[in-house]
Amino acid sequence: MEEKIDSNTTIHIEQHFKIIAGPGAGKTHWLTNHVKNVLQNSTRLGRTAKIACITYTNVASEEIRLRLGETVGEKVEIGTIHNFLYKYIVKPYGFLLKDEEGINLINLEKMDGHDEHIPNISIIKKWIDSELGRRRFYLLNDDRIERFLQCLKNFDWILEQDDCLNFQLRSEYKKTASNIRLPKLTQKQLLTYKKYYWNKGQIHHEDVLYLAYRILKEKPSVIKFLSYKFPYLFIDEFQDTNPIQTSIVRRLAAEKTIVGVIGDSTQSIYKFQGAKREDFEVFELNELKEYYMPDNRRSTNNIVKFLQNIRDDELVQKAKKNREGAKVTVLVGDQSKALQYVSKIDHKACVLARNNETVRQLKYSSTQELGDLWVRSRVIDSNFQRQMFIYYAVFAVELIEQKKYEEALSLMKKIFNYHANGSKITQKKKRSFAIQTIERLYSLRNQNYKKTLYEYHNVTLEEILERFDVESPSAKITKRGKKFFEFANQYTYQHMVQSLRLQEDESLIRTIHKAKGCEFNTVLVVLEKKNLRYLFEPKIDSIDDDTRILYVGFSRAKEKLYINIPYLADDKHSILSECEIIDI
Ligand SMILES: Nc1ncnc2c1ncn2[C@@H]1O[C@H](COP(=O)(O)OP(=O)(O)OP(=O)(O)O)[C@@H](O)[C@H]1O
Repeated sequence: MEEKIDSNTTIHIEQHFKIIAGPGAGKTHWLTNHVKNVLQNSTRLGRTAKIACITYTNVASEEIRLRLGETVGEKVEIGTIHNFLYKYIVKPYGFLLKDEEGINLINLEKMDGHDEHIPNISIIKKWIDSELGRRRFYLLNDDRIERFLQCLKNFDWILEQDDCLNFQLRSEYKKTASNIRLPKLTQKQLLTYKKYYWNKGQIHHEDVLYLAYRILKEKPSVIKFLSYKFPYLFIDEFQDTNPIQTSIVRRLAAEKTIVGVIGDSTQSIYKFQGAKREDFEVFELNELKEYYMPDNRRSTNNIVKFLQNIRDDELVQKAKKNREGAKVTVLVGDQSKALQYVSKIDHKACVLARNNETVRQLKYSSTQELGDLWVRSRVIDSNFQRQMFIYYAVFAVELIEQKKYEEALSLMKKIFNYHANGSKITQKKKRSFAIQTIERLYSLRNQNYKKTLYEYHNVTLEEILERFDVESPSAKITKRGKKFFEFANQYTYQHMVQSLRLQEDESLIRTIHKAKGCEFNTVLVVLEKKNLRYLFEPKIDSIDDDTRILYVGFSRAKEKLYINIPYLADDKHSILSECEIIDI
């Protein structure tokens, strides 16, 4: 039987728990208090033991770190599951994984963090040549290459019934695969593709779960060390857990770790990445205690009532603020007009849409072509090192602007590998070179804005590197690579920054997925025609995430919620009966 609590309730700290609570219930608030409670009262946090506090995004980690304040110290590890598994399993125990010939699966000397999967054209060429046969080079034709790269990036690791991990192409890319006549790739071929990267010490984001899982499966004693190190493991947003993560969590709970999971299955929106909300719904552990939080502390009565009409399960939310607030407003008409309408009312309004494409249109209708500039530059320029070099240099400086110093340094460090005499650069030196480079580039930021990429790369970066005794990590851009030469002269540093911003998640116009866990006074949710049926006939428990995605979007609003729809048919008024409807 679930016990009712609110976001200030303290619970017993030595028992597994599961908390079910709707949007704005105060889950994050509660989790922060619970961590403080454990820090104060636990007798199991000796000198080296810590609390692991896992969130879904880096933004959420920052939020919790901020809320915990000074108390965090050395005793709490806050981060995403990928960061946690990388730091405590893959990095220290990666040496245990061997290939069929007994050679290390990962090049540990070169391994330095985990990154987004950016397909490397020269690796792909080698891989196609050896695994698929030369005649498959048609996949690299100009008009296919981008779609081919998209497919490669969208293979996920899936945990099968027999406890094996296999690759699976995300369902929304199946059509793309068939359009480019992607040959059926075997598990072995895909694994070989990954090994090329691992050999260079490059670990992709999605590989972290795979590698951690394999380490634990092949060397079960590692779980004992981990459990000893982390007597407490708390995971927020557990409705978007995936089976690999769930399995690792269960193993820890079977040792000495007290596990607490928090979530709301009506906010599960990551099925496309392999999330399984049923894992949260049926999650059970020995003597696990279940709780629920019925309040919504975020939104006004009108918004909570509107949300409740979409959510038809047994959790009935009550608005804790108990303030009527403005009616939910439906703006019928053009997207850009809706944007203008809401911006006039609140210039800090957050604008949310389901698809990247709509976000892109809303953001930069005039500079839309910039959105995929980075992808295009990678396709045109086969020199991967150079691509990464430019990318890291631009990105690191932008991160400094956002005060994300450590992230900036870790990117910049990647460009320093060898001294001019061929010897490896030590970690300490890398850090020192990276700091000096960032300082210099940051001071030149305004000047660099108008420079073409050609000038930025060949002159500015070279000049900076000359100050150190290092091997230049990147070949100069020359006329020989005609296409990239033209590209680098056409686009400026500023274009690349704008393109980066489009990918950024902190702007006020973003996808609903990127707003998870956040809240704003005013929210405008822009619905495309194809989303309308999930508004008019919501199916919160469907296997597909569509209704839940809209629900997450709507529930980010504290004070005012606007919904933009392109048109409104006469027979579709029922769910909107309490809303104000305005033709714009
Ligand atoms: N006990 C409390 N006292 C004051 N404010 C609170 C309390 N609990 C929560 N809040 C406030 O209510 C709002 C929602 O809380 P929080 O972000 O923790 O909710 P959540 O359950 O994590 O939401 P979601 O699942 O929608 O992301 C926040 O503004 C938070 O500061």
